[in-house]
Amino acid sequence: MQEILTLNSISPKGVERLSSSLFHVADDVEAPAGILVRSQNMHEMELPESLLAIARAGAGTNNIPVEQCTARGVVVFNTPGANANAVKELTIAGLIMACRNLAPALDWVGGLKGEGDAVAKLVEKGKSRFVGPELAGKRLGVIGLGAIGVKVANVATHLGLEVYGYDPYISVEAAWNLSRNVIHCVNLNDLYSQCDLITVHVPVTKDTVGLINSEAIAQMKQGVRIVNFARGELVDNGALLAGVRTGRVGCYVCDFPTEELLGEPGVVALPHLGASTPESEENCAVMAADQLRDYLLNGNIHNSVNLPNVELPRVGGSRICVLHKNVPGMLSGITGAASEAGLNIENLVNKSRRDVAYTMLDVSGNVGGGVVARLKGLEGCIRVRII
Ligand SMILES: NC(=O)c1ccc[n+]([C@@H]2O[C@H](COP(=O)([O-])OP(=O)(O)OC[C@H]3O[C@@H](n4cnc5c(N)ncnc54)[C@H](O)[C@@H]3O)[C@@H](O)[C@H]2O)c1
Ligand SMILES: O=C(O)[C@H](O)COP(=O)(O)O
Repeated sequence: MQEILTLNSISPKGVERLSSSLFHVADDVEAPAGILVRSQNMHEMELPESLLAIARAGAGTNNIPVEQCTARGVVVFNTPGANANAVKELTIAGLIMACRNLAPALDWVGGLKGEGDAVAKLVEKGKSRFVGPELAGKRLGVIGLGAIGVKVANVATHLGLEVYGYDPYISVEAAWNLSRNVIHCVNLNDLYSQCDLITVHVPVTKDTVGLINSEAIAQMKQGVRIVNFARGELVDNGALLAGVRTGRVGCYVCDFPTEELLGEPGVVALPHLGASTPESEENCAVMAADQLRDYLLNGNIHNSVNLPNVELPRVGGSRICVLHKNVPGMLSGITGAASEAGLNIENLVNKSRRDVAYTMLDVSGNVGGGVVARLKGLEGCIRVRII
């Protein structure tokens, strides 16, 4: 029985994928082999010795100490695209909110409670202050054309927006899915200087923190409306608020409230609702649980953010999984240890990703403690598992 720790509420549809005869899934297990998590911050958490893998039911993994996990031989998974439709839909709502002043309008209407029969008259008299432009005919800049950005860009073309896309690292799959009506920007300056609305869909990394800062805002059009359903850290809130207060930024709609943003006219902050739909929560949980199960039971890796994708159909016998540094001599060391122990290698796969690599061997013969000790003793070996 393997223990799985849940750090957030995970859709039961996902938990069901981890059969109760093989896994015990709970929010209070002490020696988990796997962790299922959504947005809980794990940076201060002490990772248990028993931990083999973390599955993030969602896209962003900035809440997980990925580098530390890699060094410890803990595989980190996410669920690419599983919540993209939910975020796409809310981003479109955000663009409309940014233009049509929906949040202040709703606040104002709420304040009319108690006005009795005068409400209808007050509404007609007061509504003109909430006039805002339509999306059709405006220029939208989409920064980041991954699972979400592509969907947003494509649907925006159908709403009559002229769409500009920027993503220097776009994947082949995303490029295939992107509407040919989306105009390709090769640098951000072009996008900033032309767009009436800008939406961000990139992960937060050391390269993207503060992407929207005072220099970026200075290049944008007067009154630009900015929508951010990616991560709060992508925007320098000080620069943003300065822009909103001078009118340079017409409106900022985001999913990441902070103390300084609250109560600020021109800022709409939702409570991180991008992926909060039953459909998304289920998709993400099912995908995360399936990936975690396949790794724990078979050693296969799908959608990891720190290890290569590796799949090897099982041919019987035992499976030796070695997670190791991507340095010369590892493969010969591993196969040498296996043959010295009298094991016949039936099947083998070896893949690397940056500084780490993963080798899986299906062997016939008896895998004893000696071979495990020999593998663990190889310089560069991070983790050995026999399954
Ligand atoms: N609000 C929410 O609830 C919610 C839900 C899902 C995802 N997100 C956030 O949205 C982000 C994007 O999600 P996704 O599913 O589209 O991820 P994705 O990995 O499919 O796409 C990210 C894209 O950003 C591009 N990119 C990376 N650095 C870039 C840069 N400097 N400039 C331009 N493009 C760059 C990548 O090439 C990739 O195409 C996630 O990392 C997460 O932080 C938020
Ligand atoms: O990166 C993501 O997938 C989103 O931010 C969703 O986060 P959540 O799972 O906590 O809703």
